[in-house]
Amino acid sequence: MAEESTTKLLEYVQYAAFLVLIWFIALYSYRFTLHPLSKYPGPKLALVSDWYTVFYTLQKRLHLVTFRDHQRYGPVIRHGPNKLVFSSYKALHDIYQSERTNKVNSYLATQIRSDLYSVFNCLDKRLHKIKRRMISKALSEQKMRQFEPLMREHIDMFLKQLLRASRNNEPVDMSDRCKRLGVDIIGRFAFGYRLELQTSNSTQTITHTIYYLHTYHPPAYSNKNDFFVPGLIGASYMKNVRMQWLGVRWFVVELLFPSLYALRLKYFYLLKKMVKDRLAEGKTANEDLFSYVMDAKDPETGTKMRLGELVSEATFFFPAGGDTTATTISAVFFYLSRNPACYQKAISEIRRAFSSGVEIQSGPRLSGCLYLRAVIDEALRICPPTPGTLWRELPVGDQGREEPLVVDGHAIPAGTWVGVNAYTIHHNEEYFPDPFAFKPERWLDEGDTSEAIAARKNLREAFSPFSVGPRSCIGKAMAYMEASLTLALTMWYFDFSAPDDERLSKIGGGTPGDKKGRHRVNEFQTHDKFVSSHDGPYLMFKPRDDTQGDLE
Ligand code: HEM
Repeated sequence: MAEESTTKLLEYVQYAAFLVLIWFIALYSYRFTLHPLSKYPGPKLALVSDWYTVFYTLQKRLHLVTFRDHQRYGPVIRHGPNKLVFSSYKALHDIYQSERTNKVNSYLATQIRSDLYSVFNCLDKRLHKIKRRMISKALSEQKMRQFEPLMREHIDMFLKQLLRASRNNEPVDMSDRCKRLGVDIIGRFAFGYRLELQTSNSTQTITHTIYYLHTYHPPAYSNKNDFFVPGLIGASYMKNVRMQWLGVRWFVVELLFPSLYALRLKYFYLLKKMVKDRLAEGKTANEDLFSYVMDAKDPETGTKMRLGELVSEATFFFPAGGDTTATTISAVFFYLSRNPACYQKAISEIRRAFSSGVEIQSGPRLSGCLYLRAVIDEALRICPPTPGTLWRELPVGDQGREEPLVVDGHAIPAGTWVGVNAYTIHHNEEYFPDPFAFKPERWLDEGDTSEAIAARKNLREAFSPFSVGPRSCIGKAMAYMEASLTLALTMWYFDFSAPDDERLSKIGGGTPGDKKGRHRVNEFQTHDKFVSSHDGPYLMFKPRDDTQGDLE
């Protein structure tokens, strides 16, 4: 009897397996041949399955693979059964500046709870506008000027740490230093909270938890560690994987790493505490972001933001504002230390423009340092801090409308995920000749020949580190201010160079012969987890003799 039922069960299993197999064959054949996107080229696996982009996101190198695929398959590639990536600036503007497109539902992977939205992951356009307007107030130019002295305190601490390292003759890992600076500034800006990441090494505090989850990257050896870097599972890394395909949310990877999961819960608990403490201080205690959002009301419903919503905004701000700016500044250090002519020009400009470190503040003199601005823009181009494809779609409800979504001449069906990959467009030779060379000069060409005018147009239209359109970055002014001040002050007070130690001096760059797209020795290597993680460059700092006193 038992034998009979086992045989029956086996028969059912076989039958079910057969049906599943047929279903997969039918689905994959459809995607391959009859699907509306089947005319677009792309890697075979990507044509039939989202596992293609999930796989390379797990390896944190989807940006490199997207660039490679564009080179193989052309300017429009299919990067998933339902995904198209474009590489032209026409497509960039058609997709991101359209009022009809929206972020895709996989942005919901970044929610901290299913009923809580932040400005970043909010798909409802009305709610998004309210949130964006509120947060933009805290990021206006006038507010940035008010915040500058507080930002300066943190930059001064950054300079002091460089001075300390120079006295000890220690090389400095600039990725680590810049991340600590970036996250400290965001803590102060958002909550008026002094995280003191730059000076603390405590393993007990919120500081450590935030550092571990947001900035941890295994030092120096990370290129070998492309898969699960444990510290990142709690933060942007797994979210980024899920953002490629929301289906991955069923694979609860955190459960494989219970201690990290616990750390992540602790992180939310601490953020909640930070927000509660800030609320208890009252609106006028600090001129920080929270003073703008804590009392703000929805103009239609009159409801205030709930505690959870405030925590949700806070969770987003550390990677959005801290990691991104840190990547830009680290990249500038990397490229200046490897391009002596650019380094000399940048340093001479700053030392000519100012006669003391105290004078260095935002305003016409700093913005008049055009070479510095060109250096920052070139770093943002060659190493975009959010290097991936920011997916958008024409929501399916729009299908009945007469106008299709037209992207660079292609009529795109509603519900198709479309995007332009920042790393790829920034390395498109048509817009940026010699794209892997660090050339700040390309931003300064003022020629009036038709070629020079066309080249300038290309640069302007294709440069999109902050994205474009209604969901583009609202922290751009803050990012430029932080990068310009940090770099100008560092170049005012110090000379810097790569260390003599050959191993250390190579960290941050590519490895000759690497088969995974990291073979360019002079390219700053970023690991894409929506924002970026990276190592190095390691640098030696030497204070200028006559300026040290200011930093004591
Ligand atoms: C170099 C530094 C930065 C870069 C490269 C950068 C880049 C970006 C990009 C590409 C987006 C669009 C994301 C998407 O569409 O999914 C974005 C959005 C955003 N960024 Fe930044 N960002 C930087 C710094 C900052 C800073 C300093 C802040 C604030 C303190 C900030 C706040 C935001 C906010 C609030 C959004 C969401 C806007 C919206 O959805 O309406 N960013 N950023």
